[in-house]
Amino acid sequence: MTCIEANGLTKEYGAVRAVDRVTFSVEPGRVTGFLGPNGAGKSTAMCLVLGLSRPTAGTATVGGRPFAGLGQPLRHVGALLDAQAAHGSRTARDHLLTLAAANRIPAARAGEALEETGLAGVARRRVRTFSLGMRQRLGIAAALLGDPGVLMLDEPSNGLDPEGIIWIRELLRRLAAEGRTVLVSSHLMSETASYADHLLVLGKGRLLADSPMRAFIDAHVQPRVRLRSTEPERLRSVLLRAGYEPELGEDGRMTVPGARAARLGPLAAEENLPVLELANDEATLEEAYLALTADETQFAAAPSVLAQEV
Ligand SMILES: Nc1ncnc2c1ncn2[C@@H]1O[C@H](COP(=O)(O)OP(=O)(O)OP(=O)(O)O)[C@@H](O)[C@H]1O
Repeated sequence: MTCIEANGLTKEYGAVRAVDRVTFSVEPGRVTGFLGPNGAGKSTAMCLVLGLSRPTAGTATVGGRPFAGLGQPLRHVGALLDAQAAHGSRTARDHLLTLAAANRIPAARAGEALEETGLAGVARRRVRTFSLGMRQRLGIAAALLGDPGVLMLDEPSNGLDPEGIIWIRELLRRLAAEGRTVLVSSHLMSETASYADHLLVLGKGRLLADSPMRAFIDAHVQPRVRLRSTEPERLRSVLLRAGYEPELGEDGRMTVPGARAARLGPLAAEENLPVLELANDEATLEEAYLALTADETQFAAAPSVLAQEV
């Protein structure tokens, strides 16, 4: 079992504490989404795990050892940090062959990684001619090259077309199902919701959440029910009497915070109230994330002058 572990991990850049006493464990067999506003410290934390910068305090380990202590690190940890990292004058194939040679990875893996990332057809093209999405795929190919047990990917969907986004989602799920440890940072909430089982959320360098995805959503957004009746006023009084605070909309529609459909259906039936629509309104990861990070966003836009005047 190869875990990524951070213990009291801290990184200061002058007066800025980019990562602030963070402790977590990223477990194998699941995809862990790494979330946080711009400047929250996600990339810095990943760089610390990869030994690319030295912590001010605390430790980061992979499989119980610091990254620098892993022989042939690409065989243990595959990382995508900066899709522009490949040398522009090399072909995609040569880029991977060079990495393979440096890490004692069989050369045949280069072809396999190109196949796996959909780049086999452009393997002999120079990287400088690649689009952002193609570079991103090449960065993922480099991460997969050593068949590592641990993958750390910073914004892997960046620049990918819709088909590429579906591909990365399936790839991440498969890598986790194979028992690998997969940590993926993203700003795309619906994307993260589609592949992550677990979440780590950073805000201003601190760990704000370390939780299974469903529990995270449930902890931050109240459940609610959407319903519609031909007699909204009567239904409203019934719900008020039952202790709910329904919010009336148009056409007899209403939203009931803190309710579940399984409870409201029988309540309406007892009163012989005709119900045209009744559904649990499932909270999204985006809502939960925004509720949690509202105070942690360093670069929130100032309210517009117009908004202040209204
Ligand atoms: N090399 C550096 N020198 C000085 N400050 C840095 C350096 N690298 C990062 N920082 C600062 O550390 C903080 C965390 O930055 P980091 O890039 O880790 O955030 P992030 O969560 O990855 O953000 P984003 O989502 O925008 O990529 C920021 O305030 C940033 O300005």
